[in-house]
Formats: sequence, structure tokens, C-alpha cells
Amino acid sequence: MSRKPLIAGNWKMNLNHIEAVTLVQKLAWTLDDANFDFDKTEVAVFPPFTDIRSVQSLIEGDKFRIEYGGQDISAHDSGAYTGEISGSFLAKLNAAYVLVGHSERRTYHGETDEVCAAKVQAAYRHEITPVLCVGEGLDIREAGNHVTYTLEQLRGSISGLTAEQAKSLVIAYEPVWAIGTGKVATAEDAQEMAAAIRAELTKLYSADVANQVRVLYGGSVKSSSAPSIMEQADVDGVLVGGASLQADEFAAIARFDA
Ligand SMILES: O=C[C@H](O)COP(=O)(O)O
Repeated sequence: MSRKPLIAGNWKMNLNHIEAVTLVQKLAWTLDDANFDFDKTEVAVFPPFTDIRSVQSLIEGDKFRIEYGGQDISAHDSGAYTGEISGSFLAKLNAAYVLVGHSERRTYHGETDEVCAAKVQAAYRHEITPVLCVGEGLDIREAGNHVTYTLEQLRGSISGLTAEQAKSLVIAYEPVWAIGTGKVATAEDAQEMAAAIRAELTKLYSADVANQVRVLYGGSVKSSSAPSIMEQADVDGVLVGGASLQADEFAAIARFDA
């Protein structure tokens, strides 16, 4: 079963819509100059909501083969939910992906597994692929409970998901202690969790479903660490934060096998 690698850049709350256009242009040109093979590896960016229309216009206008998505989605489709963004709005902007349950949403906005499960469902209602984020904090890792904890978070966040839906799911394992800290989990840590996630999906669904799900690693990924992470059998991509804000560095991560 061959899963197409996904190199995803989560800009978090960085770059306004003008800066967004500059970055995407530079990224596309850098990859083109390097004869990047978009058939072999997918590249996606997750800009702030206010940037997405500009990013869409640029990508569609210049026929760049870069995908894009939202950093969050409302569990609701419309109504009195001030500040929230409906999946229907993201779909109208041709967003291919949406992040769900990023640790910063879970930590600062109190998103529970139940909320994440509703957001995953909202994404599927609007034919957007969710990139579901899971991962443990430092205390849990140090106590050696990281696999149990992360799998429990996974089960809670995909509750109600059908096998058909699960096949296209993307899961990002992001150990919280490695996010923005410069501490990268080892490639073996990433593989251990990616394999555990796939084994859990086999139990919940089937080996066929589990083999189609893409599992990414995220947490302080740089162009120097990406190749060994991407070599791992169960790791299908990376979710990059800080390093995705520099076109050259993000392009170098996408060219992990160059
Ligand atoms: O979504 C991305 C992750 O939170 C990783 O961020 P980072 O690469 O800045 O550590």
C-alpha cells in the first residue's frame, strides 16, 4: 500500500494576507526551480482564515499545485456562533484540508476529544479532509504513558467515524513537549507512535483502512531532521510549524528525499 507523503505547513497566527501571497509565491517558485515532483509528494499550507481567499486566488490563478486548508473548523454549519468558521465556507474556498484538535486548540480553547469528534464530522460533511492532531504532554511522556494516552485521545476524537470516512483521514502525532521547543522527538519515537496508531486503526476498523490512513509527525521539524523522520515505515509526512514560515526551509523539508 503506497501512501502519498504529505508535507504540511501550519502557519499558526503568523503572516497577514499580503505576506501569505509572498510566501506561497516563493515556495512555489523554489519548488519549481528544484523540479519538485508534486505527483510523488503533496505540499499543503494552513494559513490564518483571513489569508485563505488570497492564497486561493494565487494558487488557482497561477495553477500552483500546492494545497491549502484551515487551521480549525466549527462543529456547526451555520448560526449564532460568533467567531467560528463553517466548513461550508472553507469548502467554498476549495480548501482541501482542515486541522482539527491541534494541541494549541486543545490547550488554549479547551477543546475536548468530543468537540474534536464533532469537528471531524463537520469536515466530512463538507468534503474536507481532516488532519486530526493528537499527542501527549511532557509529564505523560516521562511517566511512560504516551502511547496509552495518545490512543485514548485518538479513539475519542474519531468516535462515530465510519470505515469509509476513516480511509481518507490524516492523523498528525504531535508530542506537545516537542512543539516550538526545538526538542524533536527521535525518528524512532515518531515511528513507535505512528505504528501504534496504525495498529489501533486496524483494531477499530481493518488493516485495509489502517493502511490507507496517513500519519504525520509534528514538533520542531526542520530540513535537517525531516529525512530520518520520513524514512520511518509508518510515518507518511510532517506537520511543520515555525519552519514552514520560511519558503526556503519549508521547500527543503518537502524535498526530504532529494
Ligand atoms: O502544527 C505544527 C506543530 O505544532 C509544530 O510546530 P513547530 O514545528 O513550530 O514545533
